[in-house]
Amino acid sequence: MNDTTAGTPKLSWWQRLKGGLKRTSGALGTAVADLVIRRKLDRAMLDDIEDVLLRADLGTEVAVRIADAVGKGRYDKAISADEVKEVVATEVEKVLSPVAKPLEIDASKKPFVILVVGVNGSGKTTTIGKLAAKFSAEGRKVMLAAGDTFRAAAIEQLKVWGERTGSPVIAGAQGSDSASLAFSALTAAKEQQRDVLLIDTAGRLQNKSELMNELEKVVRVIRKVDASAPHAVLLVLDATVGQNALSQVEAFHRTAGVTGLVMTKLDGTARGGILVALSEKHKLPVHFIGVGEGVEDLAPFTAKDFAKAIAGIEG
Ligand SMILES: Nc1nc2c(ncn2[C@@H]2O[C@H](COP(=O)(O)OP(=O)(O)OP(=O)(O)O)[C@@H](O)[C@H]2O)c(=O)[nH]1
Repeated sequence: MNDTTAGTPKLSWWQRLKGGLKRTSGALGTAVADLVIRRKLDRAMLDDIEDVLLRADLGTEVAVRIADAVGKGRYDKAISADEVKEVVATEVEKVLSPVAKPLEIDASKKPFVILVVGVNGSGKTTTIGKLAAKFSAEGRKVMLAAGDTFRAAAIEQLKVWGERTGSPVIAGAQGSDSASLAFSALTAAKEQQRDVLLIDTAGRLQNKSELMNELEKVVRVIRKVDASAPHAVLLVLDATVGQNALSQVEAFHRTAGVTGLVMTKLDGTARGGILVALSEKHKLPVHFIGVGEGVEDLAPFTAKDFAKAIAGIEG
């Protein structure tokens, strides 16, 4: 997929995902290789494997389960690092398979309203741009709402994405009320028979409770126009934040009723193990992963690929 852009050779999304998760898979691989050298498998080794998995952010439940699965039938036998990696990939895939779900656009909703939430800098605006490009390519008429009225640059950035993807952008001045902007955007999207309305939101206000109050207000106001909206609430998470992602999910889920996740920056120095801990705990659907800043750098989330990348298995 997308191996070239304007003639420049480009890494495939799989290569970038694998590269991004190298910090996790590399640390895991080295630690496991060190552990299994010239030793037979015993409880102490399983405890060490568990520690390695915990350091990779996979979460206690999953780490314990993987260590148990490694131990099954292998006590007092020599074990190879590759065997351990295979078990890691299998167990991680089991956690991720139930949450790897495509984002379904219900065409009977016109527009299908997608509210995009997440902390400052997580990649909301970029993800909206990528989604707008994807939906437009599928033949859907998209509209964007620049609901992050807190940051002037966010409004400008969304306008650029609008131009790039041929999607009209509803925007107000910096500091204007984002709930009334969402109201105007949904009204306009209905009038203009758009298929999808993507609403950007602020990731930072003066403080967290203000941010959450504003989000609640946006949802309330949207419902005045369409009681069934928003039809999807996507939480965008930056893969480099590690454990912090857990509290972000809790806060946004409580406030905005998150329906699905997008994890960005998996091409960087990602700490992708956290997605496994999140999936185990919250079981929220994961729709897409971001593997770069470009318009094409949004890939559907697939459990098997992600599990292999975490475990450091070639694919
Ligand atoms: N490497 C990489 N960078 C990304 C990805 N997604 C977004 N970014 C970059 O992350 C930075 C922040 O992205 P934005 O889309 O502005 O984030 P935001 O959540 O809208 O931030 P605010 O508008 O400040 O709330 C930008 O420099 C993006 O280009 C990704 O998947 N990979």
